[in-house]
Amino acid sequence: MEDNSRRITEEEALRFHAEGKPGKIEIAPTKPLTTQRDLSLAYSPGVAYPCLHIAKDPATAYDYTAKGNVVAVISNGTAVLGLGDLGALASKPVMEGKAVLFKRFADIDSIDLEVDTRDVDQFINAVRYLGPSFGGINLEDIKAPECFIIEQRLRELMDIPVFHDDQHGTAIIASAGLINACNLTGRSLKDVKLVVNGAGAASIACIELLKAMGVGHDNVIMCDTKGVIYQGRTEGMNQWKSAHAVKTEARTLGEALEGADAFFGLSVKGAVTQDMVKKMAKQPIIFAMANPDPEITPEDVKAVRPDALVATGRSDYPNQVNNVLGFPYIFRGALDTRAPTINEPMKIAAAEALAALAREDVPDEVAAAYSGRRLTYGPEYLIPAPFDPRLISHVPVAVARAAMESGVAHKPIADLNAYARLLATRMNPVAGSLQGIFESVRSKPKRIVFAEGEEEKVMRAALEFKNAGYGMPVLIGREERVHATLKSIGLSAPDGLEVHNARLSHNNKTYTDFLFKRLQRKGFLYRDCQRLVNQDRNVFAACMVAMGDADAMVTGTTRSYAAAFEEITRVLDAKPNKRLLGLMMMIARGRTVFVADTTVHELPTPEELADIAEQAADTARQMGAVPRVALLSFSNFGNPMREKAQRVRAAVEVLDRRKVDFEYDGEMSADVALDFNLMRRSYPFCRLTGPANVLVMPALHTANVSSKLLQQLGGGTVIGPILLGLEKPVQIVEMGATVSDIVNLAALASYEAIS
Ligand SMILES: NC(=O)C1=CN([C@@H]2O[C@H](COP(=O)(O)OP(=O)(O)OC[C@H]3O[C@@H](n4cnc5c(N)ncnc54)[C@H](OP(=O)(O)O)[C@@H]3O)[C@@H](O)[C@H]2O)C=CC1
Ligand SMILES: CC(=O)C(=O)O
Ligand SMILES: [Mg+2]
Repeated sequence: MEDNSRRITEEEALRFHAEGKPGKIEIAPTKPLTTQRDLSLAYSPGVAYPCLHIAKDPATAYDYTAKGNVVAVISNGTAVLGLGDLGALASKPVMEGKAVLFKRFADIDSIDLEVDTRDVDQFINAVRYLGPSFGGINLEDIKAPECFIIEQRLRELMDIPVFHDDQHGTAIIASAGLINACNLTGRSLKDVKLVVNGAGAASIACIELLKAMGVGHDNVIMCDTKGVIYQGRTEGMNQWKSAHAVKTEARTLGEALEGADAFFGLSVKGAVTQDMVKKMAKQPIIFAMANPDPEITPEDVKAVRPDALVATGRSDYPNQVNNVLGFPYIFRGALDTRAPTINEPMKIAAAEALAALAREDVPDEVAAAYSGRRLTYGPEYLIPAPFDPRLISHVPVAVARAAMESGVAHKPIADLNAYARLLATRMNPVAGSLQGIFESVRSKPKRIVFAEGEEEKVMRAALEFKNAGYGMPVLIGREERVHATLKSIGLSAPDGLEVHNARLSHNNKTYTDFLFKRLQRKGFLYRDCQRLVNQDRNVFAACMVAMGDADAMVTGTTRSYAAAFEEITRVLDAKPNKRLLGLMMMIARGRTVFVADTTVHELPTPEELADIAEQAADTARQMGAVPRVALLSFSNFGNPMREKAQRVRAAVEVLDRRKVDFEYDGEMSADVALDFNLMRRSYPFCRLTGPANVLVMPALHTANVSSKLLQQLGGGTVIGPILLGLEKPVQIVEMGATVSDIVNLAALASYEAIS
């Protein structure tokens, strides 16, 4: 059941954090700040006006500042995951992580603040005055019992939601999971006998929420480092533990678990043994939620209790019970209703919405994102998976409704259905579909040739590719060189890593014969072909793919794109009726835009432009977008009527004749294509129903220049150019590619191999 193929290494995780700008977060302006006038508006004197308005009416801060969409993630690092008290500074990677999860899953801007004190009063004082800056405060990884006092006081002192994620986020998700686990095993919340290991932030909140939802007080036994918390115990107690002390003969976790229906682990790695779970009731429910390593692994549980329903806090096992399913959506609902608090009804609504969502039919696009796993409601799918795009339109709506019904919404939402639709479109669909593509690749791992196998960057990418479970890398290079380089960078070759030396390969003759057949009438002698196979790794690798000895290939770090392209197309042709072309995928500011052709057609004819539009639209659709194609030019619909724009106008006519099944229009300029207000205002007849997401460039130089400019100056993520139309899957990265770029394109090549 464990999916070892997804395990990441320490080296990968460190490099991920160190690469490029260190860390995971940056701040970007939302207004132009280029001219003296911009400065006068954004800063003095213009900024005085919003200040004066806010002073008069504080609610207008939500209109004139970012406050309403910014949440601070605040910690002192006293309970960093299950790693213990690492201190404020060392907690920063987790806090940056939480901040980016807010953005990724709920489009909430977030900043991490690490407060360097263990003193409760000092911490409260450091935070209590920050209210004006934020729409909400997400407290994180603060240990119990201090966290209870801190949260309670800050909730009293501040007029924005203060939410300790480890308490309530965890409680909401774990309760949702328990509702469904009980439902599947024919239990009722009222009767379920639950043992909770850990009596800290997460555990206490879980028990409190579950009791509010109907779990019986006497049915819950809580344990901590001293064992069972029974009535009358004095050692290691505090008022929060005492509230849950019960009359019981059990004194150890093992004794408490005898006959128990359910177990919640919110303590530390390895706290539970197989002997303990053996004694639990039939179909035991075991949520081992300590991070990063659970109290007991699902494999260990299944070995002794195959009838168990198991969940962990990790993403590499089924049933991830992790607060990432909660805090982004709960804050979304709270911010959008401008609720000053996140109350019990809002928490219960979130838990019920999550539980209900897992019981619904899983649509194809969600199933695709988790291919290889069973995503029908059942023991292996108790709770929605984090990349489920339905979460954003379900959970915040439930939270917002509860806020309104419980009377805490300062800005009620009149039409919750319209709100749900708005939320669904708020998130970038392509970002989610990439996850689907990568999961598909994992479910059918292929053999991918990394042609430049002696390059350190390529080796790292190949190993990362393998570790991620995307497939089996095959490196082209001299074996001793590859091993020496691996050693020099502190890595060792994993078992079964294939390295092929082109010169010594026993396939050499077959490839040369094959190549000679293709090139003999193009001026190549047999010995020229032999030399190419022997010496040119791109040719050798492409021959492997052509002859079925590998499924796909990736190259490009050592040669210019054009040179690599030429070498590969000596071996491979375009697919019948397809063109070879390059497509850049740009993900920035919440949207994804595809740009074509960035690599092959220098001055495309109208027919060629129409073909490019069709192939680019097809790929955009495969990636989860509804294509809206703009054929770009310097002119807009005949203005100015210059000769150079004629090709583009004619391409639109070609598409008209072909009666294609996607939206397109042109010629138009890039600003009109991307700014829908401008498009509607100035060209109301334009047939696009939203801003363009596929940009067909009029010529190679414009495509290449503009995409590189965007790449360098635009921010965001750029994937590609993705080579489209080749008969076999080959991708060429650009020479400056990072390890991640290589892995991404290798995965896209694999995807093509399985499609
Ligand atoms: N999956 C998820 O979404 C989440 C998981 N968690 C996980 O829950 C765990 C606890 O986090 P949190 O509540 O914030 O931390 P706290 O520091 O507030 O609480 C930790 C609790 O664990 C208890 N504990 C430690 N070791 C053991 C042990 N060997 N046996 C029994 N109890 C033990 C401590 O007992 P004592 O009181 O005696 O010191 C304490 O009560 C962490 O592993 C964390 O990663 C937390 C939040 C979310
Ligand atoms: C997930 C989380 O917040 C924790 O383990 O602390
Ligand atoms: Mg936490």
